[in-house]
Amino acid sequence: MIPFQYIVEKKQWFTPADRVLIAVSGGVDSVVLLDMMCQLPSELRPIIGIAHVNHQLRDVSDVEEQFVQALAASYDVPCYCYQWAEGAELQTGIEYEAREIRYQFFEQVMMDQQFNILLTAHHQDDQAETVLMKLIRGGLLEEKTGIPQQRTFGPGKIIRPLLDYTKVELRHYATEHKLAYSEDASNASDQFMRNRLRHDVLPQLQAENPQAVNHLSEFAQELTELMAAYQPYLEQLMAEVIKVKEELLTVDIPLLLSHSRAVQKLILKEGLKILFQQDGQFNKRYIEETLDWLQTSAGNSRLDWQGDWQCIRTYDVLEIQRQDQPAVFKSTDEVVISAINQWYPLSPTETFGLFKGGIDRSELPENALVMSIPKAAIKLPLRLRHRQPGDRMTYKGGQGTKKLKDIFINQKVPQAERDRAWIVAEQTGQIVWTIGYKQCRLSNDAITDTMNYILVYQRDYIQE
Ligand SMILES: Nc1ncnc2c1ncn2[C@@H]1O[C@H](COP(=O)(O)OP(=O)(O)OP(=O)(O)O)[C@@H](O)[C@H]1O
Repeated sequence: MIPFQYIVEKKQWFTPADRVLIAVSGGVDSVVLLDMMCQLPSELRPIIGIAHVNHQLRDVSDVEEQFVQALAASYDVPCYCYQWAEGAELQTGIEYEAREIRYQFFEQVMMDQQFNILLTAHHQDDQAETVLMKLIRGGLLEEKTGIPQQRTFGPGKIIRPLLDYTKVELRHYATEHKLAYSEDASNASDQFMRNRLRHDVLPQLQAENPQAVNHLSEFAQELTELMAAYQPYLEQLMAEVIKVKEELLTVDIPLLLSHSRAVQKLILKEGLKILFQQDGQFNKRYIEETLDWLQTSAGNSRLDWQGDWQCIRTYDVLEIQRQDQPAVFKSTDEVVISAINQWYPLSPTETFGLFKGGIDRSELPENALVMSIPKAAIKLPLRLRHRQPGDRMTYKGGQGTKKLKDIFINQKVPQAERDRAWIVAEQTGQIVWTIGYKQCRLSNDAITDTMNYILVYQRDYIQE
């Protein structure tokens, strides 16, 4: 076991002038931390205080509080206790609430008593459990760094000096130094995921390799270091490629695409993290989806994410913003339809949706134009765009393909209407529908056939 004094000297977390508050629950970890801190030689030892929260959740809570107070007296350090009266009445969410209350109290004591550092007794097993939980729950890679050894907190910072020790080492220390401590009852129950990992999963992993806990915490440490190493590089790239202003993310597309796919993903992810700060988590799938679309789209086009956000490409510039931003409701030249059963706005007055067959016609908007086509005949995504020179399509009742221009001429469509008409192309580029004018040969009338896709276009003429 590495001597605590050695770690303190190396990390230089505090000086004798610092005022350090130690969170002591009375369990073995925090009792050991308190002892280690009090045993430091005077040239390393800061001014120490203890904070304890009596959650009143168990019969022994009061006994524990008395125990912590007696412990403080034995080391001759001040002890600040808080009795949480409401704890006894709470039925659900106790863990979360109790934790919130604890940290609020710690912060209050730090401010009132001029402490600048808070210590908690999290150790290597806590770290391994945290990493495992985060890996199991999913999320962003950078969230898998586990418990940070230090971060800002209240009027100063919080430090976890025991992250280098395993629970076994701490128990060993307690036995060796004849330290008394109490057992935490909530840890004995398998009610929470953390406890299940602690009691079932981690022991099995350790049976495979006794160093498993150590390796999980090493993983968190190395990931933290790796991220710290690439952070300045990433920040520089971000400054060149991306701008985030309030709820608008602007991207320089050629610059973004000039980097490797891995770097493109990092840049976009960082940008989205800033953009979504207030809006909770974004879906990681957006990153891949957006990059794929940027590779294949050109000119003016738009991609709608499921949810409230959309990407608008205007040649070399990508803007990501909320769908209800008025500025985006201009008619763009291309909209990619990748999701089923969802409406996509095409302009302020037009919407388009791709639905599964079998729908009831009465569920469709009254004035909608509808086309039905066998699912097997088209590949998604669909692209909605306006006409381009050389466009041809097959059509119902016709032979081979026909120039779109001739279709318009035959139907005497005015020039302005030709420019504004929407053309639906499937993934291979084949035109399946010139909306309002012609459907491709494979289309049929069977809306109720579940083997079909139903394409629906709606235009609100009244608002125009
Ligand atoms: N009732 C308490 N009074 C004072 N300190 C406590 C108390 N409970 C926990 N602590 C401190 O917090 C540390 C971690 O305890 P535990 O893992 O139970 O809590 P946590 O704060 O919920 O952890 P996390 O931050 O990982 O959610 C303990 O080692 C101790 O330093």
